[in-house]
Amino acid sequence: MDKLLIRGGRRLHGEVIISGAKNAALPELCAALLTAEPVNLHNVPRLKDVGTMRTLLEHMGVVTQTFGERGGMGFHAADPIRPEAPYELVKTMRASVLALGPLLARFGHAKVSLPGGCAIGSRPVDQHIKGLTAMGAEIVVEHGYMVARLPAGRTRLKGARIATDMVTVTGTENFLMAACLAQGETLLENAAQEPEIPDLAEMLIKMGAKIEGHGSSRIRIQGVEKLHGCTHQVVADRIEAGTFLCAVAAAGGDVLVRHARIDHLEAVVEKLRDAGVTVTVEGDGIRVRSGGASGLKAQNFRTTEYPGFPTDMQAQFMALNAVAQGASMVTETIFENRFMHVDELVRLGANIQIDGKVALVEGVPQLSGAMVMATDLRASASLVIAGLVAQGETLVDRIYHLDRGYDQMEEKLRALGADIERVR
Ligand SMILES: CC(=O)N[C@H]1[C@@H](OP(=O)(O)OP(=O)(O)OC[C@H]2O[C@@H](n3ccc(=O)[nH]c3=O)[C@H](O)[C@@H]2O)O[C@H](CO)[C@@H](O)[C@@H]1O
Ligand SMILES: C=C(OP(=O)(O)O)C(=O)O
Repeated sequence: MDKLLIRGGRRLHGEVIISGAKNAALPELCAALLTAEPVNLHNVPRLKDVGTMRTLLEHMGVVTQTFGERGGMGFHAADPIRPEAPYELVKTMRASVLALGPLLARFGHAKVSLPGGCAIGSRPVDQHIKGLTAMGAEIVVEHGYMVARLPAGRTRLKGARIATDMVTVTGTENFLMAACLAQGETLLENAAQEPEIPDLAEMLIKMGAKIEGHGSSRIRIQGVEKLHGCTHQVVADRIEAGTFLCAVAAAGGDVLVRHARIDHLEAVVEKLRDAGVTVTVEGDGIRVRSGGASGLKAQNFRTTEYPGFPTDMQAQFMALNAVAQGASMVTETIFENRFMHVDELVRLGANIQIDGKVALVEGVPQLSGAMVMATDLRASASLVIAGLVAQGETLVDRIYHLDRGYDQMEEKLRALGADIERVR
């Protein structure tokens, strides 16, 4: 099993190019199921999750190809398509649930495995089922699968008003895709506003969908009978960008994070600036300058839905707080069990205590390298950041979690001057 070996203490300098967003690419791959015409995506990140989604689509009968050097991927979901997502593929990636809406909307039936538990919390799909049921689907859970179909005599979903109990990102995406082919108007209230959603909506509009209000909490969709093919560029990954901002802030240095969009990272950038990091917009990205964590002031923050502080940046910013000056309070409000990185940071010498949804972090002047284990995607990134500042060698095990969602992270860090290598 691959591990990352990091020798801490190097500052980071130079430029890094941010890849396309995992959380935009995954729904956008599923959107290709909505049409029998070819769909071409650019800037698709090279990630394990993208590979898994591609395999899932191929399992259904979608013809896929890669092209060019800048993440070009083509998808052709011409009939016949088998509208099924088996457990073996779904179990490693929750985003497979995003196949449900498009399959149901285009074929009138679908069978998608329930995603199962996950290291960061239980992650139910009740809202997905509730919303699609409101659009006229009949969904039963049988043998671990969501089996969905339209009632006899119906060939299309029907528009509906859907107000979810909480803001759900993939839920909003599933309803958005399904509503494009439904009969009549769908109104999504309490919709998620994460930048990946307007990016998906822009792609759907290129396919002929009629959508208004994307990027706000109220999205209105007029269903159309058919969608056509399109070419679309996946938006830059704000979480990958935020991870590099935190890495430079902690390790110290001066890096231009290219393709990063500051308007997608306002909550994180505000905290970095309050901590004492210099963050400016430059050219096609964000420049970050830091004298290293010891000169920074730890920050309290609380994760919330976009545009609030993203839960997907909580672990990485906590690594920074662990070596900054002073005490801080980190509150996780989105997922019930997203502090798995804390024990591992403590193994590196961090002083952190958990009290329910809150982690109390007391900054320490120095971490010391150790063997640590990654437990989920962002926990892995947090341990890498901690390894960059720790004294001596840090060996991060189970980095298959990191490979799910970061495109060549160690190569990118090495190009910035980090001493990091992949070992068996
Ligand atoms: C592939 C993808 O885009 N993943 C992102 C997406 O996950 P995902 O879309 O799975 O997360 P949600 O926004 O749906 O989850 C938000 C909260 O709602 C709860 N919930 C959600 C749906 C449901 O049917 N029932 C329910 O109870 C969840 O357990 C969680 O507590 O948004 C999360 C929150 O920004 C991010 O951390 C993930 O990186
Ligand atoms: C939790 C995440 O992803 P997923 O929803 O794919 O598990 C993440 O990207 O941090």
